[in-house]
Amino acid sequence: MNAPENSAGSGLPEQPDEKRFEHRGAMFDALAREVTERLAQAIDQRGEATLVVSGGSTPQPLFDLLSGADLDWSKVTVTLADERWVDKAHKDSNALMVRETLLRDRAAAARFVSLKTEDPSPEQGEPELEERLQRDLKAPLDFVLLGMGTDGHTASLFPGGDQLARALNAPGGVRCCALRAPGAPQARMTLTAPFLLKSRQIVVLCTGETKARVFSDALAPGPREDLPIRAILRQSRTPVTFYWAP
Ligand SMILES: O=C(O)[C@H](O)[C@@H](O)[C@H](O)[C@H](O)COP(=O)(O)O
Repeated sequence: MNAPENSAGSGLPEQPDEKRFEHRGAMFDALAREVTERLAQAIDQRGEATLVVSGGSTPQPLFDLLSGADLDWSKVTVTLADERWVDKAHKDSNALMVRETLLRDRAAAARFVSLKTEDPSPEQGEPELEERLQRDLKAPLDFVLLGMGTDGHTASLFPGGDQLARALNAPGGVRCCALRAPGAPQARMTLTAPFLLKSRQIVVLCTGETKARVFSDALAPGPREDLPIRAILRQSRTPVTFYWAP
């Protein structure tokens, strides 16, 4: 089918809404429309909008579409859900990927808030970043786009992360957390789970059968530390939609 199946009930769902597609192209088109509409609505209602995006490879076709969206991008602030602690010109830098795929064409007018400082380690950079995020990002965030790894991580909330407990349970006001994990090739800076949940809408974007299985596992009861995406999926405070295509 090309039309999404929408399983949302009435009121705030305790399980994510699901939009599954037969083809990735249809999924990216639908998601680009949703992001554009939600940002336009935020600008209409509050004069500005905040978009949090993830790195990784899955969202790149979406960013290509969004970069040409007819929106007043000068009123949009874009930041990342997480960053790898590498130089801003390094091929693994999420900021570099976002600059090359999203922040061009019309979207070049958006303001970008980086999750990286010049410090040699994310631990050293954390205080400056916390201050930057407190100053430059208005909460609630309007739209948060997350990915998921096959190990159940989202943003840089990795299973086995040295600061995972802090990143999952930080008091509401704390926005970012440095983290290292065996499954993460570089040291990371991540937004905390409580801050990601301070948003009007979250989308978890995934492709492929393996991630569909991890998603089902994450909906089943179990510790968030095993599959940290549970912190996003198994809550009833913030609306979440799972977008999926093979
Ligand atoms: O910087 C990162 O690595 C991410 O933001 C991360 O959370 C990503 O979303 C998942 O690892 C999925 O990545 P893929 O889309 O490449 O599978």
